[in-house]
Amino acid sequence: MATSLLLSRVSRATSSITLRRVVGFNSLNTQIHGGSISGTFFRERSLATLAQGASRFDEMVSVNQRKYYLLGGKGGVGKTSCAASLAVKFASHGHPTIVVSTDPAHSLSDSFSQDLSGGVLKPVQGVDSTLLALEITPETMKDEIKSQSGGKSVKNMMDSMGLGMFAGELGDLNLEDMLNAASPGIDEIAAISKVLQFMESPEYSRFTRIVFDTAPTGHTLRLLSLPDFYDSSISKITKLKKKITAAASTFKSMFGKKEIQQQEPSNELDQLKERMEKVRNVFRDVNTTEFVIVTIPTVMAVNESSRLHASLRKENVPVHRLIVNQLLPQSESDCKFCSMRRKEQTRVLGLIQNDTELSGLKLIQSPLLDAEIRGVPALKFMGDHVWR
Ligand SMILES: Nc1ncnc2c1ncn2[C@@H]1O[C@H](COP(=O)(O)OP(=O)(O)OP(=O)(O)O)[C@@H](O)[C@H]1O
Repeated sequence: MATSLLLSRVSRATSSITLRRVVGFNSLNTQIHGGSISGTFFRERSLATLAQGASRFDEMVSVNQRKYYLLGGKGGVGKTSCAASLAVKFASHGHPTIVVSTDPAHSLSDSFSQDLSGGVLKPVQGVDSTLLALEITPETMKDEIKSQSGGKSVKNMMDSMGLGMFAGELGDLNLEDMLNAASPGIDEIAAISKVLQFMESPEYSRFTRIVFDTAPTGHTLRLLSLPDFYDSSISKITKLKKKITAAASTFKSMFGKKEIQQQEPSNELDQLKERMEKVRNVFRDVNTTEFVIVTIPTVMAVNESSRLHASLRKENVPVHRLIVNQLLPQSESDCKFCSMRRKEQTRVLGLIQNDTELSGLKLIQSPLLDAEIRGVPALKFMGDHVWR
């Protein structure tokens, strides 16, 4: 306890100085302040123990058809920085690109250092090619639903879906009240409805890369399993509706009334089911989607990444790449703190190489830079070292 306290005090006192000295090399600061960059630095000084990990960006960029990239992992590991830098890189390689944040605690605006809030697509300034950004907000989606529903009540909506028989149970519940209630999963529903728009609306068809900056692990797994949940719920409703119709028919024929025609499930339900299947399938298709796991070299982050990969594998979501972000670069004049951190990182990299979930993934090394990654130049700088 005393040792760790001391260590944390020492590290706090020295980290800002020594990290800057060891990690600095004037790299990102130099880039931002207009100086020249030693382009060979990261390649030459990457951790000796790591297999040279290029992302094979050539493979990621070569396909002309639309591809979805989801970047996810534990909170704070660098998901937004990696997603934003990937989007900038795709755009500058000629792919009209959209970068979308599905994290309720958005940080795209901070990452690009410009206002991308408001729940609508906004062009990213400072990029020569087409790059739009969107921070999804449930509020905007609620407004969209309200305007589309034209003020219908829940009863009217259920009637139009062929579910009027249940509507009585719901009384005169108002759609607005329901949408205004803090419903669990509303962020994920907003994200899915946006994905559907990107897939179906002609105005988005020219975008060939869609990059998702996802929320920390739990949220994202919920997002990926939600279409399945809806799919099975719709099936249950359809079955229930058939059963009720059959029971009512038997009941009526017992009393000599004309038999009720077995109704087919309503069109709206079928359509909803189809659309959910579409989202579900696109996230599981190796030709259209890739989930890139982002982690940092700590045991806790790696353990979470391993569990995330297991869940994604179970869901059949394609994963090929793992970014290990914030790696301390090698240095000749190492202080004690840095050399201890580096030893620890090397040990954790060994854990990744021996982890049954993670060892098969393409490992991408991303160095700890000497400044916060904010703004397009910084994202380009990061992208040139991560996505190569
Ligand atoms: N390789 C790096 N070198 C230096 N700073 C970094 C690096 N990667 C990320 N950062 C910084 O770490 C902070 C967190 O990064 P980022 O917002 O990308 O993480 P996140 O995983 O998206 O976080 P959250 O889960 O909170 O959304 C930011 O200040 C970012 O600039």
